[in-house]
Amino acid sequence: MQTHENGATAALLPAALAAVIAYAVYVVTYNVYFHPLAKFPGPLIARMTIYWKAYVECIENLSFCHVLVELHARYGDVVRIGPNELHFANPKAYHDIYNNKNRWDKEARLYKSFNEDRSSFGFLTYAEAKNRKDVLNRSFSQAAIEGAESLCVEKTKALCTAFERQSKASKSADLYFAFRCMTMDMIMTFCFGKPIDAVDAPDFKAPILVAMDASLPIFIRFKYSDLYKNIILKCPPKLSKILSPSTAGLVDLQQLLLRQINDLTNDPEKLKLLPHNMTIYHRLMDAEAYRNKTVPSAGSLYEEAQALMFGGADTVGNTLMLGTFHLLQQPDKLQKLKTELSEAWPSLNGPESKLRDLENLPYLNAVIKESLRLSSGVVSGLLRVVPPTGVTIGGVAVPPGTIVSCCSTFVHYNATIFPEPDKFVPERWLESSDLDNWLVAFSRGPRMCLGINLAWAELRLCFAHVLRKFDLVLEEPVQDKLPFRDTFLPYFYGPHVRVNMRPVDA
Ligand code: HEM
Repeated sequence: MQTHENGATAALLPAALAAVIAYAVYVVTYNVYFHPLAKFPGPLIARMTIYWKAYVECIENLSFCHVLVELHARYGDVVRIGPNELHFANPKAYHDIYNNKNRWDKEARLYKSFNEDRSSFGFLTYAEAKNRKDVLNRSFSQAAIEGAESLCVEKTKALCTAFERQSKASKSADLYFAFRCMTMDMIMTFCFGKPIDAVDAPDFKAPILVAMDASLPIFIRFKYSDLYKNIILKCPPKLSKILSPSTAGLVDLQQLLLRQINDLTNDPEKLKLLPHNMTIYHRLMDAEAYRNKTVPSAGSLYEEAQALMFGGADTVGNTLMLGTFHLLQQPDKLQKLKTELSEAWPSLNGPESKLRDLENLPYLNAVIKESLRLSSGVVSGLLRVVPPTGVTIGGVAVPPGTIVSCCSTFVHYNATIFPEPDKFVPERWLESSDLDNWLVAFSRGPRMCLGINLAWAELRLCFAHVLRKFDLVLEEPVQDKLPFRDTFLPYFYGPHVRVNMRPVDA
């Protein structure tokens, strides 16, 4: 028997459906014809809805920075890739967006997806990020890194010892994981004063790194679904692992960092027991370092740790791996670097080259710049929101509130600036210092990389120690390019580069 209520519901449902459809038609019509960005070209579906980007990244599983290359070939220098979003291909636009004068906000959907909203990396506004970076800058300044040289050398040598062990056991090493182990040990020591000795993991497969690696493609989905993100990151760990076994490693990583932070926040006296008396957490937990004399919440400290792990480990690891891979492909360039290193550091039994010495080695620096160019740091667009005044980017007027970006790959792979951009040519950096203006791997402006000095120190020391002390030989031939997918950082999904290493005569 049909009740009165059932009849009313039956009548309301079509009305509600009609209202939803009418609203969707209104939004789409507005976005396509009346939106302030209506005149900018781009795929029709991208102009209608942000879910086109979600479809491309999460369903088609395409690498967005590669999709952008095709879009610009079709639509020109400026492409509308969402109802409210523009991407610029002209490298000059990069400097219009990311420069010291601009204090534009980071875009919420992208930056909240990392679950580090209360960290130097995740704060959306310039002011909040500046407060935190003012505290951290002292730990990452050039002087601080020089002061921590012995710690950096210790971690680099631990990697060399692990390589020796592999060599004695006639085993090859996975360069992708080996370099990441070193960079992870480095940042954990800087943060908490205790390394996790990742370099000692069998075949360099430290569980924390394997977990971080597996989590990269998953972060893409977090951008488009808070629910999915919260199920994985905010549910009780056991439940999260049952609901999503593929992200169990990420949950383990979270738990490890949480334990470290809780240990320190529950008992700050423990800081005194740490071997290095000036870790990043000594600084972060010193109320005097803050303008408001208040130490951030444990949650914020956790998020800072996660930001430093992801920001500091994979980026340097990728650069070392990619640079070594290209050097192995081009023995003449490898030999040139080895000769420069041997001249600066003639005997392995004699005094070691210091960071200061390495800073003055032109070919080493050129190799690092070329490795940074080809690995590009972060390959996704670093999304920024145009302030209420509106701006001009690449000669084009852009209305307030628009989300804008120019991926670093559009600068680093620009054939006019870098002829034969796919080739590894360190020499190009020796020919003109003007080129430095186009090295944007660390980004530019107030939100540029906090860890740039540490990164350069790690890169110089690691290339120098490994290549001075070992002859590396590819275990088996590999393709001449390492394919990657845009997962914010580049995610190298092909077979890993494996090398056999032989210690060289002292
Ligand atoms: C080759 C090495 C590295 C590269 C290429 C690199 C690249 C970058 C880039 C492109 C950004 C800007 C991100 C954005 O705007 O969203 C950034 C920010 C950041 N990086 Fe690095 N990075 C490297 C190493 C490091 C290291 C070693 C650390 C420290 C442990 C670090 C910590 C950070 C932090 C905290 C930020 C956030 C800064 C902010 O938003 O104001 N990075 N990095």
